[in-house]
Amino acid sequence: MSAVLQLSNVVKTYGDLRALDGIDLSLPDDSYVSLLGPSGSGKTTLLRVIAGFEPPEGGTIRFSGKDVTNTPPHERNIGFVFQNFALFPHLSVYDNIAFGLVNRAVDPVTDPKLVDRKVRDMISLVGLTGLEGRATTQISGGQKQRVALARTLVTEPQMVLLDEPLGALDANLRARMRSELRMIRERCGVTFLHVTGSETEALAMGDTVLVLDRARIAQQGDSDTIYNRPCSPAVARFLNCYNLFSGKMADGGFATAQGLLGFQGQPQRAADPAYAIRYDRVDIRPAGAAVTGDEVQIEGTFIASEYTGSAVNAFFSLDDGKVFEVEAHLSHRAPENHEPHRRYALAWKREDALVFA
Ligand SMILES: Nc1ncnc2c1ncn2[C@@H]1O[C@H](COP(=O)(O)OP(=O)(O)OP(=O)(O)O)[C@@H](O)[C@H]1O
Repeated sequence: MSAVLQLSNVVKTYGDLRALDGIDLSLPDDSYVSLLGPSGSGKTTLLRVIAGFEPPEGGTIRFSGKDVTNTPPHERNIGFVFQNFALFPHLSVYDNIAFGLVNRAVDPVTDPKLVDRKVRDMISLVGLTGLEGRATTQISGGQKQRVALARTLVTEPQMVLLDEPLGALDANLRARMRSELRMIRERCGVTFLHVTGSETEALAMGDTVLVLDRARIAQQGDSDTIYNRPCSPAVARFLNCYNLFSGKMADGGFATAQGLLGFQGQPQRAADPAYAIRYDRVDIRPAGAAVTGDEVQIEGTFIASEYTGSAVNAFFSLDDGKVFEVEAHLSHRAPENHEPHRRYALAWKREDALVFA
């Protein structure tokens, strides 16, 4: 697949702060890319630099093979969808969508018939047929999201940047709009770069997931790779599905406050050593239960559990006060009741552990 966007060593500073610290990335054409990162990691800054709203202090940005580092935003042919939608409240759905087409700086469409055809095609593509005449103050959050997207897509950008596009929607609608956005993107065939602070959203939506950590790209890969093989403790922590133990490599395992924890294979290289085990790889057993040679076992005191519909998340307190989480998928096993304040054995297979050293 060819690359639509390539950044090499892009640096953006605000005073003494490096908001982007040498970003290298290459995004495939015709794909959905999620950009995930903790608050303040530089996600919005990266979008703004790609769009051309902020000039970088260093590095180059190539778009469709062309150097656009110093090209003004309206000449880049990159669309931007803002979190708050930024619709014109005094214009109808139809006129909001037509606005960008008629008023764009480069190559505005002036033939009313052509405008009408393009706007109506777009209204149908995003599923707004019937609402053309409504004011944007008289439609729902999900419909506003579609108007914002349609207004960008109608200008036929080669790529669309979306800054937390689902952030203003309630949880139910957000889940529904995930698949809608993916479908709309597939129909128009351009690359979407979607910023989110939610790991579940990033993994569910992205063909490619980029993880930004402290102004740098920490990892780029498909969802499966990011989820199952995070390349650093920081990425694993941010995915919110791994228990992490700090410690160091020792004879026969990884030494932690919980004792020596076994693992298989070679550790991954990382600046901050850690041992990671996924929440859903752990088995809860009675305290003192027997372990096999290929398992690791520690003990903890049950605190509480949380029912999420498809899974139960159980929380245990370890002897050093650390909270350890176990996720039991209800499609795999029936829900179990655990007794508060009681000790349990927490066991997992050595081969399921990830070690960074
Ligand atoms: N205009 C600005 N002037 C000064 N500092 C800024 C400016 N914009 C962003 N920053 C700083 O740059 C860093 C990255 O900010 P950015 O908004 O890109 O992060 P983010 O990952 O999008 O965060 P969030 O998820 O909270 O929106 C932060 O430390 C922020 O305070």
